[in-house]
Amino acid sequence: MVGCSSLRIESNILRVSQESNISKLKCFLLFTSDSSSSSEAAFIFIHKMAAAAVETKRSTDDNILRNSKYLKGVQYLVEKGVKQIPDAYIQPPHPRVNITKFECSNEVPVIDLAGLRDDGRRSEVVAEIKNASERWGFFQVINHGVPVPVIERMMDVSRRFHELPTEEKMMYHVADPSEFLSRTHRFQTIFNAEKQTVLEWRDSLDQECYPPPDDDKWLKNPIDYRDAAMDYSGEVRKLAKLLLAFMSEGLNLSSENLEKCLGDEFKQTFLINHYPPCPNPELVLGVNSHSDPSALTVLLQDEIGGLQVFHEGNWFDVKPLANAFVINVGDEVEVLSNGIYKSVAHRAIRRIGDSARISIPTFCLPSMEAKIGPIAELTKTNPPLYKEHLFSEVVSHFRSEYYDGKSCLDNFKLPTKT
Ligand SMILES: O=C(O)CCC(=O)C(=O)O
Ligand SMILES: [Fe+2]
Repeated sequence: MVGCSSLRIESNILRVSQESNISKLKCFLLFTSDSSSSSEAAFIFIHKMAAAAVETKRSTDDNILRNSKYLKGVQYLVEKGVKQIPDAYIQPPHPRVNITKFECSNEVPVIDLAGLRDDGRRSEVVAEIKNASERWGFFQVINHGVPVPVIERMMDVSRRFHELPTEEKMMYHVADPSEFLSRTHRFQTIFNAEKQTVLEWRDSLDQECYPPPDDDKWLKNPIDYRDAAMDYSGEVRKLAKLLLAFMSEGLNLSSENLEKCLGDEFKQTFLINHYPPCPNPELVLGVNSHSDPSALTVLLQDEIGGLQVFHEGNWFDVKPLANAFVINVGDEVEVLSNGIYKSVAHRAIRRIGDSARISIPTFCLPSMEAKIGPIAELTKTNPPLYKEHLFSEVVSHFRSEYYDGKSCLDNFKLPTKT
């Protein structure tokens, strides 16, 4: 029976791909993927054929991508009433979400920061953070001290920014990557138009917030954006400092050690990611698998969900918890800790029926001239795993490549003796 059904599928696929009609192939693919009777072999075969056909189409579409008819972003497509996503957004089968597999889980550690004045509680929290940073590279914090009204106001201005007319958001769009660093904020719809072969189903606002830009260098609309973002960033900074201190203590270092390694005063930027509803969520990724090139990331997400973390060979959902922050170890803390704390791959998916989602990751970054390498105390018993580098080198790698699945950290790994 299996052979029979795969033969039937094969001849249909060939017919459809001969016609070179990708839309029909996609519909067929969707239909067959949902069918519980399709064998796994046939399923893989279909995916391979579909990928090959989409790949061929894509290479002819390359110029379209470069000329970027998609520059206005995905919210624009949604407002235009797109019924089926353009091929440029279709992920090849391998990183796509397997809708037949249940990926939900509560297991990403949740750490309660309440009662820290009590010494016993502090050492408990340090141990929990150390454990989560070693095993998962991710955890959530609750009772973190950031006032709820500050969080709510930030979410509110963020939504209102992405609801602005496309023409207005496009005023903040910067096409030339060499200009990125000189801008305090940018509307971003394609991460890397040169290197990226598949687009992500998200629009973002990229905002520098520490050192704080001059008053005239902020968005004027929403009118309360600057105040909300400044308050929010100040609170997140306090939390990030506390977490860096705990992470430092978890490595048996002084509380200030990790933060000091980031330079005089660590830099801070945030993204306001907006993932509109998607007509074919199973074919896209909101954000491709990546690790953050930051020291530490502090992320706020709304109630929709979609963030997933790669852990022990599987993707796990980071379940939205009201007013919690999701914390992840960035690449540079992995280097400083000589690989004890892990900077882990994560991605954002979309699910059927999802409404628009907002996430706001704040990236705590070393200063450009900070020299980042394994901390000396941590290389006494284990040899250094990474070479020392300037943070500016990380920035140029990250900007010039597109790291889907691979890590920017690979550039700095030292060969290990076997
Ligand atoms: O939206 C999310 O939950 C993840 C976003 C993310 O990982 C990023 O922007 O670096
Ligand atoms: Fe990330």
